[in-house]
Amino acid sequence: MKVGCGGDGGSSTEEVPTDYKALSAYLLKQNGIPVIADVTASSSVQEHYQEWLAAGISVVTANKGIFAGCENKYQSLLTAAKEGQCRLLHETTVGAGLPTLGTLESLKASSHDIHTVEGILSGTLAFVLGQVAGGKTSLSQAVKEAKELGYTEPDPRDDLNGMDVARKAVILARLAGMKGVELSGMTIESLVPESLRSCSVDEFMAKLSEHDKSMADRVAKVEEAGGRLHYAAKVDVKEQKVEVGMLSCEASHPFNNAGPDNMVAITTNFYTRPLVIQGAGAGGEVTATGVLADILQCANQP
Ligand SMILES: NC(=O)C1=CN([C@@H]2O[C@H](COP(=O)(O)OP(=O)(O)OC[C@H]3O[C@@H](n4cnc5c(N)ncnc54)[C@H](OP(=O)(O)O)[C@@H]3O)[C@@H](O)[C@H]2O)C=CC1
Ligand SMILES: N[C@@H](CC=O)C(=O)O
Repeated sequence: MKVGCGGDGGSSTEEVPTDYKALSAYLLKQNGIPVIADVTASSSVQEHYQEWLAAGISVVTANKGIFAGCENKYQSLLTAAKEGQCRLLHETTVGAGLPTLGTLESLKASSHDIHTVEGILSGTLAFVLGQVAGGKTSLSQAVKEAKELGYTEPDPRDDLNGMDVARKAVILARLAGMKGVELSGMTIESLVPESLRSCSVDEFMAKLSEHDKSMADRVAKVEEAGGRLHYAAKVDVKEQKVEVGMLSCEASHPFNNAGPDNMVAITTNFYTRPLVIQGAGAGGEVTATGVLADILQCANQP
């Protein structure tokens, strides 16, 4: 963390490690509603959620890890928020600025039985697969652009290996009411070439072009058969199943109308034709609006 010093408005800065205890103590001393917003991808920040919530500090976060991690830990966060009488809001962990989790919560609260939640949950993969479709761009170029546009995780392999989609599917499954869903029990198809799985991000970006042809061949094969590739997720509450992976969709499939967007289709006992939420599912600006909406909720409905 960089801290400004000097009473002149901060003419110099020094780098100091974040003192999370001092931060929470400071917040609790202020008049008003204490909220901490975490927009990192850091697990070390998430380790403090429990103590913040227990102390009555609301947490707003775009950081997915803990919500898709061990179910017991996730449940203890919910308990801490209840006991601390504060909010734990993470709308942006699934569709960036799209109102996905809020919609699911409000459907549940208004007596809908959630049957399935499915769709395209990765802005990066929607963009990349859209770019490589029809041979428009190479895989490596599409990933480079997605990174530059701010769609990817800090390490784009977390998107390409399906892990980002799998985490979102776990979050949706838990919110939809499924129990016992863990990432470890899922089969997750990875688009990261085996040889590039453990190198640095820079090396991965530099060497990805060696794999452009195999991706182009895969796309061409599906398209020759009249299909289109999407990376999709399906949470089936009735069947108690969570699936993620590449899907070859025939021309009439609704996913083909999503363009570079995310698309989440929710089927319930009342919405037998699914309720569909569609829009940009990644990018700094839309994510910031989602984080802001959560902060405002903490302020307006503490
Ligand atoms: N980009 C998107 O479209 C979306 C992102 N998210 C989530 O938002 C989070 C951030 O993503 P994104 O903005 O793309 O990633 P970036 O890598 O662009 O930004 C992460 C920022 O967090 C800072 N950071 C990392 N660790 C710490 C720490 N311990 N304390 C303080 N700051 C820290 C980094 O600083 P430094 O560079 O100095 O290390 C960096 O500025 C991720 O969890 C991601 O999953 C969610 C929805 C959409
Ligand atoms: N990297 C993610 C960002 C949002 O969660 C994505 O591509 O969807």
